[in-house]
Amino acid sequence: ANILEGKLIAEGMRVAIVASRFNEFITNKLLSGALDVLHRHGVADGDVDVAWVPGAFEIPMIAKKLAETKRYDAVICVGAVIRGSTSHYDYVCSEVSKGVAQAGLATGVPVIFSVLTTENIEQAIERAGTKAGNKGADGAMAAIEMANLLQQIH
Ligand SMILES: O=c1[nH]c(NC[C@H](O)[C@H](O)[C@H](O)CO)c([N+](=O)[O-])c(=O)[nH]1
Repeated sequence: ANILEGKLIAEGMRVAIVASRFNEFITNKLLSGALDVLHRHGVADGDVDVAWVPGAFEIPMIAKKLAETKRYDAVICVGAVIRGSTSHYDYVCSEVSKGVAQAGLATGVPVIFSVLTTENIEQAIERAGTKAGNKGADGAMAAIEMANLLQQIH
């Protein structure tokens, strides 16, 4: 069978990252994790655009707008929704995840979901560059793989 799978080759890729400012202590770590992976896989610094939004709820709109420009091979969304401080946690989480998925499907551009949805700050810290890794870095890897896979399909 012919196997189609993305290689982790990122030279020449253009990437947008949408980062939410709410819980910036966490989201900044996710952003730097993503930037580190992109740069170490050969993405030029000038080929990465970072858009800041107020909170995770605003991520989908900007992610879709950036994807619609067709200027990027992938859009990575980083944020942190923490139940401890969110009365409407479930609503924010479901709207953000649905919105990010829709942005990708509507545009055909990989829109990567690296938004932490955790019960508490400790869990968020674990996933932002400590013992559970860095979800921003993981998202950058997924972005590289998806962009490369799509190049094989188009
Ligand atoms: O990104 C987040 N936004 C949060 N709220 C703001 C929301 O994303 C919007 O910015 C706001 O509702 C204005 O639209 C959060 N809490 O409410 O706790 C949160 O934990 N994370």
